[in-house]
Amino acid sequence: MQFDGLYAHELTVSRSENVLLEDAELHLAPATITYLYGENGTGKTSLMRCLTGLLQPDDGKIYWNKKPINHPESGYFQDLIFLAHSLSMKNELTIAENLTFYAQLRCGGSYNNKELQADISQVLTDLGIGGLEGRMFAELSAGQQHKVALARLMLEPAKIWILDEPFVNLDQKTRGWLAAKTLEFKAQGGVVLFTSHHHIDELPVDQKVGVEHE
Ligand SMILES: Nc1ncnc2c1ncn2[C@@H]1O[C@H](COP(=O)(O)OP(=O)(O)OP(=O)(O)O)[C@@H](O)[C@H]1O
Repeated sequence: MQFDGLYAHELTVSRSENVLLEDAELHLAPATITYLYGENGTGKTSLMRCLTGLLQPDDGKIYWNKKPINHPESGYFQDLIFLAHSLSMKNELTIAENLTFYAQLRCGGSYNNKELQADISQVLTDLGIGGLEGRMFAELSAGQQHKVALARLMLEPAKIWILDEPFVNLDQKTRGWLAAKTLEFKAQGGVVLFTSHHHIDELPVDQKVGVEHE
């Protein structure tokens, strides 16, 4: 297809016989930030699950840099970081172990472990949770857990971030940090899609996409 970045063409998505999207078009161009909004239950998460390959749409195609996302040469799943609402962290691992697991997985194990541990400590310090590397994930507060998930964005190379409510549970300082890092990622050519139930003052967006009930 003719677009760089992520392009969903004639996408139809339904759940429990409710049609959430019908023949929808969505283009997330390189170096852009898209805000996905809509009331509870309208289908934001379902759309994100389609865009991350977790949910098969009823119809339509999704392309990454002109290749279907499932095409072996698209490189999509190597380029993508998806931060789901569930955070996808293991309760029985420490913070450092969780972050090490994801970073090494993405880099095929090639991240120098000493450097990685130093980078993890630096990001956690930047996020105001320095020194908690050895704590079990399950022992953290909701906000601290959320910050650990955000740390992945700084530790793993990627070209597209799909973020489900990334600003929820965050203090003002961390909201500012995340907005600044998102703008830096965009400046490097990154593609960003995020959801939020509230307008985020700190983050200017290039595109707003509403998912609404008819
Ligand atoms: N696993 C599922 N099986 C069946 N129906 C589902 C499933 N997940 C979601 N739905 C239904 O699909 C619709 C859209 O849900 P979805 O989670 O995509 O909405 P959302 O816009 O992300 O909502 P919220 O803002 O509350 O997170 C809802 O009516 C929901 O009940």
